[in-house]
Amino acid sequence: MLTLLNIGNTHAQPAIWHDGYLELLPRIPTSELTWERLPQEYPVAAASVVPKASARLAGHGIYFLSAYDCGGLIDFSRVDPTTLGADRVANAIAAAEFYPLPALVVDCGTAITIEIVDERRRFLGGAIAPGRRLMRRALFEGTAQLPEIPFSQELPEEPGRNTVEAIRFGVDRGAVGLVRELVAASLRSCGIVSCLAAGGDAGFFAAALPELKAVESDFTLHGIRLAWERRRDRQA
Ligand SMILES: Nc1ncnc2c1ncn2[C@@H]1O[C@H](COP(=O)(O)OP(=O)(O)OP(=O)(O)O)[C@@H](O)[C@H]1O
Ligand SMILES: CC(C)(CO)[C@@H](O)C(=O)NCCC(=O)O
Ligand SMILES: [K+]
Repeated sequence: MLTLLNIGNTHAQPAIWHDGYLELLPRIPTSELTWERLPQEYPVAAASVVPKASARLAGHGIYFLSAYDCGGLIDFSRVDPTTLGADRVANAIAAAEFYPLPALVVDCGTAITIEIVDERRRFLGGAIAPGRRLMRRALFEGTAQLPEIPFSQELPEEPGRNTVEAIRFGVDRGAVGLVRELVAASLRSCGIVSCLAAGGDAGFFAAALPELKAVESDFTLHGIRLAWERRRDRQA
């Protein structure tokens, strides 16, 4: 048994690996994440992209995934691994484990990222862009007159006739265009056979883009689990 933890910029997703099936636990706002809020009985393997949250969990023997100890699972020699996000490393591992390669993962959370893994399990690179909430917030915080608009899962069809509609068309349709262009450019760079969408907003993008297939919500957590298992087996 193992506790898994994906610490993102907004939410932390805990789960328990019951040696065969994965049980998702309720998400915790990352700002509220403490050791006491996690199951205490099993070892913990985490991917964190929030150093302050990792620091709050220090001293409990948690395994924090990084590109450095995942070299046996993914070859990072083509990229600079020093600042690569642990969630992106976990996505690459999960893609290589569960899908035919070459594969591309679009992770749709606070940020939208792309991770590309070729048929020799080499990490080729990717992309980082703001997610839909950050785009909404940037307009709200960077202007005097624009409101922060609520979420919709529907792709807006027509140019907006008022401010809210115009933001929705600009941000939601724009985000789909952004992802479509990044995916198209990546497809040209190598012969991708698996084109996957992960993260909380995967459904929105996969519904709008036929080339994208949404994966299960435990996808990134499995990448963390595989990294932990490999390290355990190496140490045995
Ligand atoms: N109803 C909604 N409420 C909040 N966010 C939504 C909603 N619908 C879509 N989104 C988008 O989906 C994203 C949610 O993704 P996800 O659950 O993977 O993670 P997150 O908590 O934003 O990110 P992270 O993993 O970085 O903490 C939000 O950032 C936002 O852009
Ligand atoms: C891009 C995010 C914020 C996505 O969660 C995270 O993976 C991160 O902080 N990455 C560091 C930079 C990089 O991956 O190249
Ligand atoms: K994420």
